[in-house]
Amino acid sequence: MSQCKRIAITVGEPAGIGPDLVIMIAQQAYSDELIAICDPELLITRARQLNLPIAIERCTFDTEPTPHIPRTIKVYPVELKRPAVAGELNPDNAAYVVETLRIAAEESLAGRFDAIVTAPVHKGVINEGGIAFTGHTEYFEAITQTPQVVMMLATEGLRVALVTTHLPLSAVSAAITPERLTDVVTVLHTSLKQDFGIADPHILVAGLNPHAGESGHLGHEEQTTIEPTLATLRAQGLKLTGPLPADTLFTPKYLETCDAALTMYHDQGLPVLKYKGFGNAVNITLGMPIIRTSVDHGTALDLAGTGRADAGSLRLAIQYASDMARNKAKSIHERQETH
Ligand SMILES: NC(=O)C1=CN([C@@H]2O[C@H](COP(=O)(O)OP(=O)(O)OC[C@H]3O[C@@H](n4cnc5c(N)ncnc54)[C@H](O)[C@@H]3O)[C@@H](O)[C@H]2O)C=CC1
Ligand SMILES: NCC(=O)COP(=O)(O)O
Repeated sequence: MSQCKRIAITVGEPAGIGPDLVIMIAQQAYSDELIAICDPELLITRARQLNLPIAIERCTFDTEPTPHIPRTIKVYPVELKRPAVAGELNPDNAAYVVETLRIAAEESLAGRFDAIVTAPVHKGVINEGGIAFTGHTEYFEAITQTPQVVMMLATEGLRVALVTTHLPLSAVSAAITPERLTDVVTVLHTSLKQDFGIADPHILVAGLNPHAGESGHLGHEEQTTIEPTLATLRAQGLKLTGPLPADTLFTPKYLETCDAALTMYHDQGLPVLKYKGFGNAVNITLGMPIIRTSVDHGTALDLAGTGRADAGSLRLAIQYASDMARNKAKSIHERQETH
């Protein structure tokens, strides 16, 4: 079992801060191998702009992974359609961005990467480039043929998972079905046990409506869907509290008791998480056969090429990916030992 893991970093939107962050983190040592999937010219140009040293090495998969050496970066090259200008989106590069994600996913499924860490993409410009795209989470769910993934963001002292991800608010209610809620809770519960080593996870579940529907006077989804689904799951032994009003759930008295909060939609849970830990949080896609972590922020076009972007979240995403890859290798090894 190799100690050093091979981690793919997709550099994301070329006009955003992804290239800056990759160059910044590449300045330090890591015990794992880091392979950036991008156009090498993009990193060379951006490093010059940031006045940071970087030596590019083309990656190969025919040797064992070796720890990352400061001020170098291994690159799996993918050619940009148009040269990137920091801060200026170009829909012509949309296919390039999606191609970097495809390579990362397929090489991971083939076992050549131990984990993927993604820098931010710009969802709007990918669509403007003619490719329907709502987010990495949905893209990786589809390409890995996972029936249900779960988006979870984590920071010191708080984990927040979502039942629905990148959906217009008008579509959220219809998407909260007993089947989806059952699958999401099951994936979250399993991942908290397997990936995070929590023996008997306690999950707080938010309602959808204000005051969790106020006994049906402010909405019905709690009574028709959420309560009965949680009751069935509780009967199977899962430790679930809810549906709780979201504004009650996110108070210290409740949070102190839980391992994760499950919210019904993106902006019910993520603003709280980002208020607590923006810059020190990580986004993890749970439930897939491959490991994927990501930053907690977007493309920050206003900061690209300025040297003012904070690389803290990317560092943390690499740390999580590395830990999760080791846990996975350990549990595979233990399973093999017992058979
Ligand atoms: N994982 C991903 O691929 C994500 C992508 N996005 C995408 O990013 C694009 C822009 O989204 P916004 O809502 O503007 O969010 P944003 O996170 O890009 O920017 C929000 C504010 O935070 C600042 N900021 C962001 N990252 C920072 C960093 N590392 N260091 C210092 N300051 C930072 C920006 O300068 C800006 O003032 C959208 O297209 C969105 O879809 C957003 C979140 C995650
Ligand atoms: N707000 C989190 C976010 O939008 C990240 O989405 P994804 O691209 O990781 O699916």
